[in-house]
Amino acid sequence: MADLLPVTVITGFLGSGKTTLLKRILQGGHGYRIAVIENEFAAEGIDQAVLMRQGAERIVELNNGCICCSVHGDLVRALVALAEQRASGALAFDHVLIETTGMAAPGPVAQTFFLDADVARHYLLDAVLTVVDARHADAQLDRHPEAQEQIGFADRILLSKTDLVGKTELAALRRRLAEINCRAPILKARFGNVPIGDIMDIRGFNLNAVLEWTADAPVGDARRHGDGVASFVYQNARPMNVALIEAFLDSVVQVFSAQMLRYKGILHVAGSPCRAVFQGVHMLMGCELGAPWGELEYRETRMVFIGRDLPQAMLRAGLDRCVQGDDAAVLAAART
Ligand SMILES: Nc1nc2c(ncn2[C@@H]2O[C@H](COP(=O)(O)OP(=O)(O)OP(=O)(O)O)[C@@H](O)[C@H]2O)c(=O)[nH]1
Repeated sequence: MADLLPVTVITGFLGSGKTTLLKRILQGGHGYRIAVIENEFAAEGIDQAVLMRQGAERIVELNNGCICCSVHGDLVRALVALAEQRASGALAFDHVLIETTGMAAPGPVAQTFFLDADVARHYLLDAVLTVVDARHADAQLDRHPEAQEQIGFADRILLSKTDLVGKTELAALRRRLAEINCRAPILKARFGNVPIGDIMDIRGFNLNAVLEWTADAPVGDARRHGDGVASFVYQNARPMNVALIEAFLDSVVQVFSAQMLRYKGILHVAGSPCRAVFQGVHMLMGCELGAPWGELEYRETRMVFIGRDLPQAMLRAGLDRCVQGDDAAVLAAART
């Protein structure tokens, strides 16, 4: 585990400022040695020489399609080849940045790090960073489900072009983004300018990552601007039965996994001195023991669900039935 190489995925709609952010990170002076995988639709690609001059250890371009679909195999091969070159001493890097196309769905890219054994042997998905064009995001979100999913998937939302909008417009956009994804901090990134510590080594997919949501977020309510992708928080102070939760969520993902972008939780498990922590990406779910509760700490289960047209009422009702002592009810619910 300690030897796994962290990978940061930079996503965001067309023209949002992904390459600008990438260049800014490469210029860094932060000590990271970075290999870059660039995915462009067309063969025009980016200026490799410029990025190399700016400090990239290696640039791999995947230009014949989108890594979430048509060139997914190329992504796997590129990652494995980079790891081999590093192992042989031909390359020296300690972090990989992947820039997706503006239309990419981050889900399949993220799943690669859990599902592909060759990739999982070498790499750890650190975080998905989603760049959002503050000037054009509203229109993009209205028209493009891809833009909503990119935000739903984010561990950090980075606002570019804040110099082009007023305070009121920016505040409204922040609220909309927080409704789509109440878990990801929203940071300003004018021309890619964001503190490196806020975006690298976040461990957003780590089971033990701190569970937090933004202050703007409507906790427990997925009010919408008509966005299909939204998030909600589930909280319950009664001790839960973890086996029932697993059985319930297993049954839910059988039907809704395509809609469930990311979900994450800390569970207050009956009789356990420790938190249980779990998270999922579409159909992939993991759960393990977390840190012990403090003696006087308030114990409660908190879960965040982010997805498209989530069956919120059903999820809430099902989870309510997973409290300790309600086995028969929830197993019946899981079967229906
Ligand atoms: N005013 C302003 N312009 C920005 C900012 N960030 C990026 N831009 C500009 O936005 C344009 C698009 O930026 P890119 O970094 O190429 O965007 P991208 O997401 O990589 O674009 P695609 O790969 O085509 O999807 C460029 O002209 C940038 O200079 C910002 O914070 N403010």
